[in-house]
Amino acid sequence: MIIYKFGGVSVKDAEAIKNISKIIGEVNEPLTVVVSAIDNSTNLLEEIIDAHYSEKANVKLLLEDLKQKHLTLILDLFDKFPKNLLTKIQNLFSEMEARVVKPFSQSFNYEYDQMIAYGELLSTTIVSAYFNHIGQKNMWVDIRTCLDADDKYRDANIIWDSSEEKAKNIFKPDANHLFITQGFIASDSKGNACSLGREGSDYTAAILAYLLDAEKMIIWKDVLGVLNADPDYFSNTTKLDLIPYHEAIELSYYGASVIHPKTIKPLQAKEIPLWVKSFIKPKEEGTLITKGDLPQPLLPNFIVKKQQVLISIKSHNFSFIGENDLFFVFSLINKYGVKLNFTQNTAVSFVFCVNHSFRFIEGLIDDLKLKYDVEREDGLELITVRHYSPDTLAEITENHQILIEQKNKNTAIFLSQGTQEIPLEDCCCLQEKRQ
Ligand SMILES: Nc1ncnc2c1ncn2[C@@H]1O[C@H](COP(=O)(O)OP(=O)(O)O)[C@@H](O)[C@H]1O
Ligand SMILES: N[C@@H](CC(=O)OP(=O)(O)O)C(=O)O
Repeated sequence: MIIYKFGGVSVKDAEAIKNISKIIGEVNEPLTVVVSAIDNSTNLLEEIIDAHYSEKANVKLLLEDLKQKHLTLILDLFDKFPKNLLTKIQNLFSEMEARVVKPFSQSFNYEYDQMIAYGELLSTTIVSAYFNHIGQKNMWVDIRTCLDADDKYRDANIIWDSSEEKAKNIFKPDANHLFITQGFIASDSKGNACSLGREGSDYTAAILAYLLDAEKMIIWKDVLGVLNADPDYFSNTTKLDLIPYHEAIELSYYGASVIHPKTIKPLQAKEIPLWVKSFIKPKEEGTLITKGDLPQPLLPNFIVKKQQVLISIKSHNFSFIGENDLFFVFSLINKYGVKLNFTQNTAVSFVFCVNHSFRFIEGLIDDLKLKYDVEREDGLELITVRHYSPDTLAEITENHQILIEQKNKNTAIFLSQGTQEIPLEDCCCLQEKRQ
């Protein structure tokens, strides 16, 4: 079995879906294709959920936008009106419409997951119908019937044993050679939807690769492979041809958003090779992530995380921030489900960074204020450099106002004020782009 994963950009319009059909048309082996929601529709679903939660009047308009986006895609894809498909899509929208007229009956995160799942259900329904229509016979799999997870909504953990049994029964290569299924979602203990965390479809593909003992996995992106920096922020980037698992896990952990951080572990456990390839230039070799050592000479890698919020806590009365304090702070961090991007502590302070988009910042700060002096600073960026040299660091930090820095043998992290207007000139092989 081979596993392919296509993200939101690769299914963004009719042309993009036709392009995918060419890529899968080249495969003569059993293939499972994991597909994300069409470009930006998960963001739109988040707006719908927020509008529903805050009882805003525009919820129905937003839902109508989402519907039009999908109907336009269908009309662009099919030459003849596909009645069966339209009925399926109408049914999915009727379910969503029924949800937004009722108040939340359970926790925000639970309700979020029930709604967010429709993005992938819609996209895969359309992609599967189109492939069948053009003769690429496939089986649409509702991944909720296969992947069991716990009830940690929005960041659910897979239950590996029961999922393995189901996956092996459903994705039987002899039953069907092409399977189309959803990334990002799974089933909770009662069979309702849960999600694996934003951008989690890469992880779904890796889970299936592991459960089905796949021969290889390919994630198809709009870049030539993993580059030594995000091309949205830097020009003159270089493609990395080969990355060992242990390095890939570090890069994604520090925020190289081309691969979801949880993707590597299941693949590494069974030594399944992962290719990151371009759906625009599918014949190009891409990046291979596999076991082995880092190729020499080491190339510096740059990772930028924008829109960071620094939260600084200080004890009253100059007393130490000790183990009890850290225990208290981390309990709150755990309670709010905070993803920490950076931490540092001194004798009387503890600071940490979270993404600006984290919705419970205010609640967390209010709870911290019960015990500490708390300050918040917005609009910061975290710059991580792997395999740095003194010259690289001097150049990358030159036009930034650095607030905090941390270094170990391989990695330097800088927390800086938002990007300055002056781009870095000739920074090693890179140039930072103007925002
Ligand atoms: N080191 C990197 N190498 C390549 N792309 C990167 C890197 N860091 C960030 N990116 C960004 O990742 C994007 C592709 O990932 P993503 O948008 O998550 O794809 P998808 O939604 O299709 O899964 C690229 O367009 C690029 O802007
Ligand atoms: N649709 C989900 C899951 C995902 O992985 O999407 P993408 O592959 O487009 O990053 C999200 O946007 O979070």
